[in-house]
Amino acid sequence: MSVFRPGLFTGRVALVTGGGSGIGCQVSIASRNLERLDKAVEELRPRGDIQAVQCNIRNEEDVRSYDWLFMWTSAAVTSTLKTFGRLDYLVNNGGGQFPALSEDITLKGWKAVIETNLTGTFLMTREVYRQHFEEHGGVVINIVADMFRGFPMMSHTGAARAAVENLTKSWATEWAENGVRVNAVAPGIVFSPSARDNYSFDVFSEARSEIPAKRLGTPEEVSSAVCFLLSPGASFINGATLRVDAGGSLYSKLMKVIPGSKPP
Ligand SMILES: CCCCCCC/C=C/C(=O)SCCNC(=O)CCNC(=O)[C@H](O)C(C)(C)COP(=O)(O)OP(=O)(O)OC[C@H]1O[C@@H](n2cnc3c(N)ncnc32)[C@H](O)[C@@H]1OP(=O)(O)O
Ligand SMILES: NC(=O)C1=CN([C@@H]2O[C@H](COP(=O)(O)OP(=O)(O)OC[C@H]3O[C@@H](n4cnc5c(N)ncnc54)[C@H](OP(=O)(O)O)[C@@H]3O)[C@@H](O)[C@H]2O)C=CC1
Repeated sequence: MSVFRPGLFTGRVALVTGGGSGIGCQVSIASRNLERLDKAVEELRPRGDIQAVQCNIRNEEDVRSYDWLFMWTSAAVTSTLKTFGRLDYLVNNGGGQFPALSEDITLKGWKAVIETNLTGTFLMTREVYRQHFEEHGGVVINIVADMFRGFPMMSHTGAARAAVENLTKSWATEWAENGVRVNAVAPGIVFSPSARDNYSFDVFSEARSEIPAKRLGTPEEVSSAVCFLLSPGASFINGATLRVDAGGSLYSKLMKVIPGSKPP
């Protein structure tokens, strides 16, 4: 999802996993696929100073690596600091999953989803804190999902995102005295080409009519919430989860429908 609000963040530096875009400040975008990252950088360059960092957030060595002399090397956090000289914001946006009933999820599939959405968020945030936020303060935003009533058909991601929501609260308390704020954003359903291409059914068409607003959200509607929580306007908000779903989490049908039942 893109994150874009010119003006508000001039002179600040953000590290965004999962290919998010500029917010009117200097930005590193980090994900696994360098070709897609380079394309995104080309598209986004007119909006601001932006660099791509290839990084698998599941891999501790990518997030945090040393050379033989114990100097920092190409790690995502280090390269952002090297290029821009400071770091103000971390947006943990990288993530994903696949729809499956729990009984059909293999251990490998479970680990892929937990490591991507939970361990990746832990590794990135720990590293940013150690390398910069502990001393300088900063803001972390964790992108989670609508898992508040459980996440049938996506139980792996539901468990991972609920854990990240809990980490959000732990970190908010542990690091408040260091000038760090940590909040989460829980998007409703937003069209995503990667989910369309990877999921076994058309989740977006099926979901649309069940959302109270009768439409999907847009990346810009999610990024507005991210930008607000990053901004000084949110300086007294810490440990919160902001739902950006037009009320969908209060009403919409869950992915697995119990035969004979209607949505709440
Ligand atoms: C009422 C409607 C509610 C709808 C809510 C929708 C809300 C959420 C939307 C989003 O989050 S959209 C954007 C997110 N993007 C994606 O989800 C991208 C698609 N997913 C993936 O890229 C991958 O599934 C992954 C989870 C990120 C894992 O990627 P990785 O490259 O590490 O693993 P793989 O080698 O692909 O697979 C490992 C292992 O996982 C199992 N598995 C993977 N895909 C599937 C699948 N489609 N179905 C069943 N199992 C799957 C499988 O065990 C794989 O091992 P192998 O079988 O390949 O050995
Ligand atoms: N779209 C929706 O309806 C919703 C989305 N979300 C969450 O919001 C976030 C953004 O979603 P959206 O833009 O729609 O999805 P996309 O699939 O387009 O974006 C997910 C991004 O995460 C990156 N990523 C995945 N695994 C890793 C990894 N191991 N290391 C580094 N980067 C990784 C991918 O890049 P690459 O493959 O190059 O690594 C990709 O850029 C995700 O966490 C998603 O689950 C939550 C609720 C609803």
